[in-house]
Amino acid sequence: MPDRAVVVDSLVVERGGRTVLNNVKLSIPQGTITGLLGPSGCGKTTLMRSIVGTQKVASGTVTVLGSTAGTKELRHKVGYVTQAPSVYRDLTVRDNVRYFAAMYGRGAQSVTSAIEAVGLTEYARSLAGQLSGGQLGRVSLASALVAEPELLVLDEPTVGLDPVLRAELWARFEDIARSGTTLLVSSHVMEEAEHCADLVLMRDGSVLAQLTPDELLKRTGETNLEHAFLTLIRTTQNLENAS
Ligand SMILES: Nc1ncnc2c1ncn2[C@@H]1O[C@H](COP(=O)(O)OP(=O)(O)OP(=O)(O)O)[C@@H](O)[C@H]1O
Repeated sequence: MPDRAVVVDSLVVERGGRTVLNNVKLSIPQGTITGLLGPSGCGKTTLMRSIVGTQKVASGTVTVLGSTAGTKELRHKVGYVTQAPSVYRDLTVRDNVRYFAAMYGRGAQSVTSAIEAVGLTEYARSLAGQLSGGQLGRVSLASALVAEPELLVLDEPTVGLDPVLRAELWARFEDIARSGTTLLVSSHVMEEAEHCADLVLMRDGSVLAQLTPDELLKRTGETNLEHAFLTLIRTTQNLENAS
């Protein structure tokens, strides 16, 4: 088993005639939370789609758990939760998760554990259509978790959540990572970086840096992660202008 869950090398992706990922290189350590951070439109979703194998790539390589992204052997090993919750609103929470469990050959105990892991046990018998937006997102997450993936890719899972729910969800992600799952979580809220062991910072289709939150603070001399990211962007721009 490689100690890197994902290795991306020289990745170029074009969408709508534009280069939206430009020579991206990164690696994601196993069993930890890696935060993919950057402003809206910088290419986070495109990079995630490349990792889960649903994005056409122009050149470069994406290796996931030792195999080429998107290949058959990864189907049961990689979970992906998109920004729009994919939930059957006319089914209960439990039946939603049970449906995905059946697809991946998992039993009733896995369904119960996945619902518990996202904190929805008391809503298991509720119709998904009667849940709040944040709860719906967590049903989607439970549906991905029930497959017991080795790599879980979450696209802006905390968007639109209040600070309390956001903190609760990050605590869940930390539990999931502790159980050995690798998580890649995107966000455009820099504060969320503090929950991650490792950060991939993106801007305009490029990776500016891959480092830990502490390294980011040290490198920029800042005490706050949001300021640190802005400082890093400014320093990179100055270097680009000078060259
Ligand atoms: N279907 C598409 N066709 C053409 N261009 C697209 C398509 N989807 C996204 N793009 C472009 O690709 C670039 C990267 O988009 P992407 O969705 O990966 O960014 P993002 O960082 O995930 O943004 P957000 O945080 O807003 O979700 C953007 O410039 C976007 O306009």
